[in-house]
Amino acid sequence: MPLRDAPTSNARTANTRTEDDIRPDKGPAAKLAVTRLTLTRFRCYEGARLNADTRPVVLTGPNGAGKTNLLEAVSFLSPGRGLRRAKLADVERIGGSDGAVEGRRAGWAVAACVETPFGPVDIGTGRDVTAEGPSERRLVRIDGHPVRGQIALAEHVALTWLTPQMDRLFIEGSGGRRRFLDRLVFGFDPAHAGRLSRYEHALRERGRLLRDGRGDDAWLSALEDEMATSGVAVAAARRDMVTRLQNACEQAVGPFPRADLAVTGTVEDWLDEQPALAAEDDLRRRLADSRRFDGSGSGSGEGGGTVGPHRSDLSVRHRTKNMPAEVCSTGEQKALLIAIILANARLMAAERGQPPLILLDEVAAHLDAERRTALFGEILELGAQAWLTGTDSAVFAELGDAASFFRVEDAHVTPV
Ligand SMILES: Nc1ncnc2c1ncn2[C@@H]1O[C@H](COP(=O)(O)OP(=O)(O)OP(=O)(O)O)[C@@H](O)[C@H]1O
Repeated sequence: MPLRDAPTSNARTANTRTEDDIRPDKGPAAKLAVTRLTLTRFRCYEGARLNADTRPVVLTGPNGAGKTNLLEAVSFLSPGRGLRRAKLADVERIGGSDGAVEGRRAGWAVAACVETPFGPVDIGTGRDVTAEGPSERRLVRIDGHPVRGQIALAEHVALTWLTPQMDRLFIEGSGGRRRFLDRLVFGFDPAHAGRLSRYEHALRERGRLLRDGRGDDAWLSALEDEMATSGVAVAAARRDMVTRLQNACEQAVGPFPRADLAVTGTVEDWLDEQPALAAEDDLRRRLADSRRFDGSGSGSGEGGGTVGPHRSDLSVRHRTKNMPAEVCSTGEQKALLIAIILANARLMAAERGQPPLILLDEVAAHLDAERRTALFGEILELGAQAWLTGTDSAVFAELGDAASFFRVEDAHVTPV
């Protein structure tokens, strides 16, 4: 669904833009780019400000300087828990001078000015602080207006990232792969974040009622109805994303491997054979039939549901090697992930006119020279604002004036 067709929050009404705002006769659409980033009591930063233009941003400095923390701050411009999946309390600066010491926390904040095709948007987000103290709720403001939840962020910012923790994405449980895929979907279909959140909320609520032995039939049926409608929509959006992403993978040239992608799961299988409404009926029926089993705890984890898109998986194969990603070498797995991220950026550029923001933490240093040049070349060709980190600035030298360089040292950021 096009971005502006889906007013999912008061952010859109507070900040409504029309197709005219990006019409060609006003010149080329602005790139998606963070042009100002301000951190307050965020991780190692008591306060920091970075001004950039729309070029890629290169952050270099020694280990522990605060490079990844800056990327994490940018990642909070999209819905969710950021690239470290941190608790909000853990993000807050420890040992700061402003009362932000253990046991006496004051909240943290990230503010950014983001260039978008609709014009610049000011985004503010941070940990809510109430009279009782800081909470685990993340506040979001868009152009100065508070918005409910974080979903509105997906309407403004499309973001993907690759971090060293994702080296295990293909080896560990399916949750990480689902989240990775969902982030790609948010870029095209911001309403996906809302459907996912409604599905997960209903799943948790149903699991709680079943485990506690409470909840009458009507209550459970209402939750299962929500799970069926939003769950099938989630599965359908993921399936559609993977089909389009596969096409974009086919168009890749260069040294990154071809990836064969599929999204697997019961609901996806139903959607292969029947329309969405019939799949919803099937899911509703299966949920009603499995109440006793799901309530016994045998359904295990994730709300106890035996069936649903919370059990789907993204399957990735290395085409040339004809091998599943999980048995490829660490370097090959990383190359596959880069291939997918670049395919997604190409797809967004083709379909939406602009690629997403791409956060690449310690990626460049691990690539051989050919792949590094290919990665930089594709980022520049796409016009994507990538945020790249590394300890050695020489690795990024070939970017020259095409990128903005910053030195990060002891929680201070200085333009180079
Ligand atoms: N809540 C916090 N309060 C204060 N400091 C923190 C907090 N969380 C993390 N840090 C510190 O922030 C520092 C910078 O971390 P960051 O991951 O950004 O480093 P980096 O520059 O990416 O390093 P590397 O090159 O080793 O990956 C670390 O010393 C870390 O211990």
